[in-house]
Amino acid sequence: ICTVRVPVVATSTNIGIRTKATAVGTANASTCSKLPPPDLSARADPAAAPAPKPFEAIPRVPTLPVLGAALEFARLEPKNTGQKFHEVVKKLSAKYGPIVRVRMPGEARDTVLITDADMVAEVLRAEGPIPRRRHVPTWEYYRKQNGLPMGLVLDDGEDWKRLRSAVQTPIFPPKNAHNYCSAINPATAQAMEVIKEGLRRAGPRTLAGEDLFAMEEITMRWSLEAVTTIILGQRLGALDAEPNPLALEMIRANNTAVNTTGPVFIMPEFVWRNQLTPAAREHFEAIKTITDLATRIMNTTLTECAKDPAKLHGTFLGHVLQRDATITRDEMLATAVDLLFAGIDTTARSLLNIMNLLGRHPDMQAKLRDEINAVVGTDPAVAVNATHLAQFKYLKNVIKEAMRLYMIVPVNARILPRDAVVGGHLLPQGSEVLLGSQAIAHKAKYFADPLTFNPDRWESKDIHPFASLQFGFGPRMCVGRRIAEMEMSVFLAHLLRRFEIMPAHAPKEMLYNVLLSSAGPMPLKFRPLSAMMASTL
Ligand code: HEM
Repeated sequence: ICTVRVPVVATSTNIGIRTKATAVGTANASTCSKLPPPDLSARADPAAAPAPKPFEAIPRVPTLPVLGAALEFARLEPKNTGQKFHEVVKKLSAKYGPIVRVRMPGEARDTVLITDADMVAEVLRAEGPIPRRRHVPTWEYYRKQNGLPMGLVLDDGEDWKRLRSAVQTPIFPPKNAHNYCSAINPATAQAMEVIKEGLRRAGPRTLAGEDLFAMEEITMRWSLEAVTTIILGQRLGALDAEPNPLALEMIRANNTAVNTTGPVFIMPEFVWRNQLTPAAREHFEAIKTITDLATRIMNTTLTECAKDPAKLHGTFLGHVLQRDATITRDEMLATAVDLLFAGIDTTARSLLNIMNLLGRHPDMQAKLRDEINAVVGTDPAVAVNATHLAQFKYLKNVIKEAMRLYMIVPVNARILPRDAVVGGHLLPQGSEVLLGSQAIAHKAKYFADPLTFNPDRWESKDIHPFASLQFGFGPRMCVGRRIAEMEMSVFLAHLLRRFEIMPAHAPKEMLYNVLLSSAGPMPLKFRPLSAMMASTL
């Protein structure tokens, strides 16, 4: 998974930093995003720079033995069930300030939580070319127990660098990512048919945009279909009238893995390791299912392509295998599992959020539709291509703004590879830092009227570059970012030429289970756009 879930109860041991690795450059990975140069003016005259304050001077959340800050979490967010940590972060920031020491329950050391964009820049400047963050412990444990390679998300050091370089080139540069656009048009057009059919079956009120229509499953099926098309060059059949059972099983397992993460992480480690509760058992069963299914899909693809290598031409897999002989088949399998897992729910859930916001803001939806019609044309049968993508401006702003408001990865993390001054305090090498990304993105200091959906705000050149990091940052930022942005743009460009998203209420509650998502189905209503289209339903 591409997120860093912050366990409310300690679950993994600290892993030492391989300082040697930080000296090694990563040609591909480290160039994916650049930090503004550090301000060296203060260093020219050491007397001018105030000496950093010690770590111990950072305000500290009241802590109890073993429980750590758990009581304070519960006081701040009484409904904190391990699924509201994003709210706890905001409240900690409001009460203790933008840098605070937090002892996670069961842990032996304090973690530093920062909710300030300048401090985020300081941390990311110190992260070096091979950044580290705390891994999702259950996935790490499962792979170790089963003798599987760690793969891109869980690996560290030189192994991570090797995998990242291989995966980066085919999918990270926007030009390469946009080239997959034509491959996903057919699946996206098919998804529109599935929506149309779903509305029709749900009855006349749903078809008229009066009743809510749950879009979770269709969005996930589309997202799975799109990502497998890109990664493996294969259609899975997730959107067929009789969907491939493998696809449905994969989606179910993905959902279970995501939804059980919160409840599993509030258990002490020995409980989940020994699978002593139903949630822990379900969680590991889901990880096994995802791994087995992705391995089956990959093996079938590789076997077929061994017979006819031309089939791999132009696919992500083809690029990786052609370019990099240093990647073993098992590493490729583990990484493919990561890409499939990290690429389905993330994109689908972000889209659900975007659709809800567009439904609640009809004027902005109309403006977006105007842009799509101007760029692609009004005929819904016309496919979206890379040239169209380059012309979308408002669409980019809509996506950025929706992801700022509902940041599906609301908290990120780093382990410092060297001593660093953050917020005027000296943080020693090995410090664990939590970046409260969503809390920062919701501060009036960075965004006027921060909880208002206002895509036009992204026209401003004055936005702090570290105030809304939906995809993380630096060499370890989301490798699927450009793919996700491309997929969401293609989906919306198809959807808004066919349907009007009708106003529905905001999601009542957002829960943070690895990913931030609506507690129940995302409130959405649709109506076919033209009378002509409605008559064909
Ligand atoms: C809207 C959709 C998505 C969001 C918001 C998102 C967000 C993120 C974030 C915040 C990280 C951590 C970055 C950091 O630590 O700085 C991450 C990592 C990652 N993401 Fe995504 N992601 C999305 C879609 C995807 C897709 C479509 C794929 C694959 C096709 C993907 C694959 C990954 C992988 C493999 C990593 C780990 C990278 C590494 O450790 O080197 N993500 N993502």
